[in-house]
Amino acid sequence: MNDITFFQRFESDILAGRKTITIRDESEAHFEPGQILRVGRYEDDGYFCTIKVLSVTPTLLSVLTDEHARQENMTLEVLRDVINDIYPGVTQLYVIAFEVVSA
Ligand SMILES: CC(=O)Nc1cc[nH]c(=O)n1
Repeated sequence: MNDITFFQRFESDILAGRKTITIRDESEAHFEPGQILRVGRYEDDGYFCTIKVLSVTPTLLSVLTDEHARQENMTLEVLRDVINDIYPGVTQLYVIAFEVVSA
């Protein structure tokens, strides 16, 4: 059983350390620093790594920065589009910083 899922298209960036944050809505704001999470693919729930949560920080769609985009390995414009696609109409978001501990 996995604790969190990512779209399959993000798997290689996560495993390579190019994606070090994930931006989620309220439903996934309960994670806490230090937690160890099994990570699966959203599409098939197949396990692909284990991460350690480093921080969980509330933020707003309107204040996402180039630094958030860099940590997601995408441009800020693409990041805003991705978040709008996944969470249409949602403005309150949470930045979960993580590191891969095993794969
Ligand atoms: C499955 C899913 O919601 N995945 C997400 C959502 C937001 N950011 C992200 O990296 N992955």
